[in-house]
Amino acid sequence: MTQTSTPLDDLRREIDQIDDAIHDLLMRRAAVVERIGLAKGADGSGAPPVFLRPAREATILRRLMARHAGSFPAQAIVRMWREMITALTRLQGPFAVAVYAPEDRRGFWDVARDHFGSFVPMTAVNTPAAALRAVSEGTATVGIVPYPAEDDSDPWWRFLVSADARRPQIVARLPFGGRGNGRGEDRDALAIAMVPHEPTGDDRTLLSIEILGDLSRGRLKDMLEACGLPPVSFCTWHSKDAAGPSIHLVEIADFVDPADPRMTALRERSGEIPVRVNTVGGYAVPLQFA
Ligand SMILES: C=C(O[C@@H]1C=C(C(=O)O)C=C[C@H]1O)C(=O)O
Repeated sequence: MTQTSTPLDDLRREIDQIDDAIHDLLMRRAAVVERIGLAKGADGSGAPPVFLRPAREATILRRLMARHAGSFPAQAIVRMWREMITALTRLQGPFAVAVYAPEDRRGFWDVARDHFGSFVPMTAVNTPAAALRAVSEGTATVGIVPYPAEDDSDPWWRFLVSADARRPQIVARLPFGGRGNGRGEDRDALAIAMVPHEPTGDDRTLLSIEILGDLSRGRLKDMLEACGLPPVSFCTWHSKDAAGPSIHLVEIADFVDPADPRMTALRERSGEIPVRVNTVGGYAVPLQFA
């Protein structure tokens, strides 16, 4: 007896062919990423290669979202790519994540898992400082900490204030592709890593401005604007020692490199006030979904 093929069988056969094509392309992509990993390892600098490139990752997803059409949910595409990108970054070298997720506040765990995938080695730590320490000491590639809050009297970000080029920096803001069904915390998180802040065309930069003496936020804002550094938010930490410094963490609505002439202008303009200014990284502005 010959079996007739139904329309359902035909459609499923088509799905099998599509799956094979997708799978072939994924395997091909993995092989190319391995070659990229080798190229990074052979940059001749002698320094241990850093494989993660958050700016490139953001650019890939923005480009795909711009060409996306049809009924496939765009946010699901982002999730799939996020799983793939970290899986392939791990082909290039060790990769681990330390997440600020104490027992009673697990929310950032889901945010980190959505971004770095379900199979990346991930450890929960009880303080943001422990996440930063894990990155500085090399036990984690990425640390996940809360997006800075104004009312934090002991902010983690003051530990990033340093002019040392080999220091952890802010490299991404999470969630990048929307919050989905993640539990808890509706606050955003920042990712910290030993990777330079690179431009994507739509970026924010965080500057640390260390001040000895008096400078009102209003005056600081005027100074920043006059130097072409539009501030979008401020957090301030005052040292307990009255004679100690105050540090402002200022978010700028642009990509700013440590060598940016606007940084020099800011240092010059702040002339009479003893001020130390550094970039502490930044991030590609996350995707917006209607
Ligand atoms: C492949 C690279 O390495 C990593 C993996 C990426 C990917 O899978 O596309 C993108 C950026 C990097 O985090 C790269 O730097 O291009």
